Formats: sequence, structure tokens, C-alpha cells
Amino acid sequence: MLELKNIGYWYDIQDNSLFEDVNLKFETGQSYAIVGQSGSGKTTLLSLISGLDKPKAGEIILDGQSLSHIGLTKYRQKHVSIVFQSYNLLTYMSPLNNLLTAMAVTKSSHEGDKNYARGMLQKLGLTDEQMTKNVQRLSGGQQQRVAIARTMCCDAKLVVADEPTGNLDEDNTQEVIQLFQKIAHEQDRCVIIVTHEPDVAAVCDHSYRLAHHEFALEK
Ligand SMILES: Nc1ncnc2c1ncn2[C@@H]1O[C@H](COP(=O)(O)OP(=O)(O)OP(=O)(O)O)[C@@H](O)[C@H]1O
Repeated sequence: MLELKNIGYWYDIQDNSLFEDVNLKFETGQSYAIVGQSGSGKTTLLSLISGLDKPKAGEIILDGQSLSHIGLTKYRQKHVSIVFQSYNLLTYMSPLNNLLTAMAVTKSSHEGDKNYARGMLQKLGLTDEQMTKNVQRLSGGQQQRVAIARTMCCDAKLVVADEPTGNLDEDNTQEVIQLFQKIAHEQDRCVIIVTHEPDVAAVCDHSYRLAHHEFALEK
């Protein structure tokens, strides 16, 4: 589904490339962990995959079309959904309205379907009362579930997450990672997760380690 071909990237203030000639493939129905030491470039790679930045060399191909051909704005709107460590919810809204807004902005096939959004939040363990109060009144684990429900209500086939369990305790981490597995396996999406946590990488179907500017497939 997604192919990185001969990707090179460096920040202009750096002397050396962060990575060169990276070739990776990601498929739908599968989950992938990206692991590696702090500062190795995991978040940078994710920003290229998410269409937030462009590679300095090589190209990223989605279903046979290069991202530069699709256009990054369209790519971000239609094809990729991002889950952040800090949730990035609209903090002045309820969980339900967060989902409905994302469905409208991305022109989801479920746009305007309040019952669908409600059902998704219910599936992820939120009560009717929790769905309609301000999202900031929920716990961290609940807020991350809302962020995941938001992804599940949108049509993007590619779901990327940067340290999605970084703010969660062990129980919530396990629940959240199982939700990502469901997104990959039951919704047939491609899930790519940057993580520091071996427990998270162990659950993912595949794991790439970034070290010394190169990626190695660990499983
Ligand atoms: N906007 C930027 N401008 C210049 N250098 C940057 C920028 N963003 C990141 N870097 C540098 O690029 C390198 C890779 O950063 P990146 O955040 O991708 O690593 P990471 O593996 O995700 O790290 P961590 O695990 O600590 O989040 C680091 O040396 C960082 O200091």
C-alpha cells in the first residue's frame, strides 16, 4: 500500500543525513512498530509518511501514485490519520463533537452520522454521559480512546501514531495497543506506530529498528 523508495532526509542545520536510501514497504491489514534510540529520526520519518514534510531525496508511493502527484494537502485530508501522544483533541468540545468535526473535515463516508460516532465511542468504552461532556474532563486513557475513535470514524487507510501510549499507564497501554491491532486487522488499515516501549512493539505484527541511519526489520 505504501512504499518508501530511496528516501533521504536531513535538516539543513545538520552536517549529516538523518537517513539515506531508505526503502520500506507497508501493507494494509498489518501493524508496524518503528523503534530506535532517541534522536535516531523516528518522528522525522513519521512526518514524511504523514505528509507533514517532504523527503529531500526519493519518493513515497501510495497505491502506485507518488505523494507529490497526489498533493500533500489531499493526502493528509483523505489518506492518512494521525494519533499523537498528547491526543490533539479539540479541547473546547465533547468527544462526540470531536468525532463529528473530524468526519466533516475529512469528508468521511459517515459524515454527519451521529449514531455511528456514538456507537464508535461506546465500543471504545465511553458512557453516554462521557461522550457529551467536555473532552478535557476525561482521563488520559479515555482521551486517547477518543482520538482512536476519531481515526476509526474517518476513511483513511493509513493510520500513523507517534508514541500513542507515552502518557498512559500499563493497563491503558495494553488496551490502546489492542485497539490499534483491531484497526489493522478488522478495518483492514495499515497502522504505523513510533514507540519506545518494547511491550508495544512486541504486539505489533512487524517491527523496524532505526539505527545508524538504517532500518532493519526485526520481525
Ligand atoms: N525541526 C528540526 N530542525 C533541526 N533538527 C531537528 C528538527 N527536528 C528534529 N531534529 C533533529 O533530528 C534528529 C532526529 O529527531 P527525531 O525527533 O526525528 O528523533 P526521534 O528518534 O523521534 O527522537 P525521540 O525518540 O527522542 O522522539 C535529532 O537529532 C533532532 O535533534
